[in-house]
Amino acid sequence: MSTTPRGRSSSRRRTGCCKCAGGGGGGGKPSTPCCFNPLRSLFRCPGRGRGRSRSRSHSRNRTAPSSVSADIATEQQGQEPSFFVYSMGSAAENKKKKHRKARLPSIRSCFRSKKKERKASARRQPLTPAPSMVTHPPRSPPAPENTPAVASGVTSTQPPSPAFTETGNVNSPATSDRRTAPTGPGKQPSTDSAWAPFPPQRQQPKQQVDGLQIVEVATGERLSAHEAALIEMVESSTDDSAESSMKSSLEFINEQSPQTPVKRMVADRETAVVKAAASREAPRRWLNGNAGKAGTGARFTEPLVVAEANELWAHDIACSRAHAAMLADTGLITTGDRDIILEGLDQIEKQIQDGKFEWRKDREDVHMNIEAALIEKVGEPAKKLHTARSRNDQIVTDLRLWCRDAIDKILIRIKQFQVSLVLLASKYVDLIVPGYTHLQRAQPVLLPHLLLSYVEQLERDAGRLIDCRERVNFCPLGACALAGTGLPIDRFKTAKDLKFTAPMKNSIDAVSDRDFVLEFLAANSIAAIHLSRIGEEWVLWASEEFGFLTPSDSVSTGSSIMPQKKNPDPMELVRGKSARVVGDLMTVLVLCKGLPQAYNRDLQEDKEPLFDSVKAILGMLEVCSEFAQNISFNSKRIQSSLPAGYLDATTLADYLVKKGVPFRTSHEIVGRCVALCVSKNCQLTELEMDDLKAVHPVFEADVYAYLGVENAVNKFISYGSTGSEQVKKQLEDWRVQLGINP
Ligand SMILES: N/C(=N\CCC[C@H](N)C(=O)O)N[C@@H](CC(=O)O)C(=O)O
Repeated sequence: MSTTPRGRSSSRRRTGCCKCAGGGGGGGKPSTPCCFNPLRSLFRCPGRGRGRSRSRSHSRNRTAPSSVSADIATEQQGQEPSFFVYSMGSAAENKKKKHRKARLPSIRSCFRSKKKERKASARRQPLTPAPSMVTHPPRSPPAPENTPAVASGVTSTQPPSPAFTETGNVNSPATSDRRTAPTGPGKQPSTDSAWAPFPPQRQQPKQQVDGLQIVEVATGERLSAHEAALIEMVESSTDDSAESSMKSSLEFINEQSPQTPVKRMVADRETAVVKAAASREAPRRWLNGNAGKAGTGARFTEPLVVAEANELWAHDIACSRAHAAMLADTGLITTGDRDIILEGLDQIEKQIQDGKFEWRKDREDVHMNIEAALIEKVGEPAKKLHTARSRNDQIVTDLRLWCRDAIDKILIRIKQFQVSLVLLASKYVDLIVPGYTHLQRAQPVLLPHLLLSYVEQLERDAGRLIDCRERVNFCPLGACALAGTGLPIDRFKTAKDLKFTAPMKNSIDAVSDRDFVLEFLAANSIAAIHLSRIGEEWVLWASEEFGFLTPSDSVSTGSSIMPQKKNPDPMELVRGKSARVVGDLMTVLVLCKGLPQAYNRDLQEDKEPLFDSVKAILGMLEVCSEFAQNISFNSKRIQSSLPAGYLDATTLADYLVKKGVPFRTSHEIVGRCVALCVSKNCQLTELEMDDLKAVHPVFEADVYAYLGVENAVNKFISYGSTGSEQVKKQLEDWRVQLGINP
């Protein structure tokens, strides 16, 4: 079976069906494509092609003798086959395949087949560059007709591009590099001012418009120049499988919805050709300003500018102040310019505080907004502020400052909750409650002991945040874009002024990593899980079945339909909010996992989960404190429930150990005592001495000092146990530690 360069079988090409898992068309029958969107089916259907080539390579691997015998052995033994064996063919099939030599294709053979393909394609048609890639390669300066007028640095809607001077001339080395054709083996020197990744060869306007039209129509979206270029390139490729799959996707769409504009536009091809050709302007939906102008809606960043600015402006201004001061100290700007900048920053700060600052979406982010506003306010000196600075080091410095503050806020809330718990525990010093394991009654514990267990957990949560804060507190400012600067800046001064421990040592690391965000979110997640567990326990205890605690009306809600109900909503919400805190951590983990070193725009996405996590955890802690201050434990109900479950059985076993009985034996003896109680329907403490002696002669009259939950609790003496002496001591220690006055 021959494979196309994209790894799909030629038979697949003939049918033109998507055979991925989502397609549901097994057995070689034409099926519903899994990818409704032809753009996706063209480029990256998660199931198609890849799945096929995987199963191909699997079947090869699985023909390895050891795997085959494993399969057969499993079948013979009639056991559940392992996951590994499941993906293999039947035993009979495998027997047949056994004769084939199992091996992966060698590197050389890969090259050989590539060579064959190249020969074949040379006979047919050379790979033709997409026209839009020729005229407008990705990352190249836009075509003149699409180039927005370059405004002065003051009013530019984007960071001043290094490609243009204020007079609009192109002078950036990076730009001229891009415009210089790559030279060297196999590379053609460019004669054109716009460098193209492939030398222009032959354009195929008709075919190109077909593909674009199909995709645009099918997705209902206008394609960006880059997407269009990719499609055009595929179209011009000799790999006809791409074309056939696109056509089959189109057929599918036409079959499915004959009344949709898709069909009409496909029929009305000539009109569509004109429309598609006229709509080449890239909407740049990811930029607020340009998206706004194009009228397509700011798809990615619209909500962020203001949200991000609301959180980060104070830190951004603090960084700018420190940076300006350092620039003056090192002689990079004059003290006069510094003072003008600082004055301008004061005014902006006031404006923001008064709610009079306009956050402009077309200025992309908080840094550009503040800098552009500063330039508008104070003019030329403000243009010097970005000396030896980049948004890459700015944003991460802002974020580190933000995290530092956020950690401090969370630490305060943790302490508040701890205080609430200790005060609650102090109200019920002697209240014994059933202790549970597996949610089954286990041993009696003092309620303060249980409440202090939450306090301990919270203390570790705080400790994790404090540890994290230590690592957060290093200053990236001055790392610039990634490489530092050739200007004589003083990073130690800015670090000190911003109360960081020290500047970060490696400029690439400084702008690259968000491990401090991850660590922070991980610490938050653990805290959130703790709070969620408390939430679960209190919700359970508030139920009729337990009836151990009653929340006051102020922290309960009613039901819209059941008049009698009193719901412990706040703690349910705490339990629920923990999901988003953990989700926020997952988001940033996955966000970071594929990033090459230094700044990547993906990192803009770290803010929403970071802010969300902090907002959630602060809210959860606040709600927990409030709930703790507004609940009462139902002592009578709890006490009346204590006889159930033989909570003193383990204490009785300890009594026997004290009498010299090995623990395993005492365990068995107490088991027989409990069985006796069950048969007599009584408590251990209600057994007569004769009953006990009948079970084992070792029992003496002093046994009754161990029976009953009060006695049992008092017998606990180990460090950290639920014994009242221990608990009272711990409670006192916590009161001192948290500064709670007697
Ligand atoms: N675009 C950019 N950084 C944006 C960082 C701020 C962004 N709003 C964020 O939140 O991450 N990096 C440019 C440099 C710059 O604009 O300063 C680059 O490395 O090419």
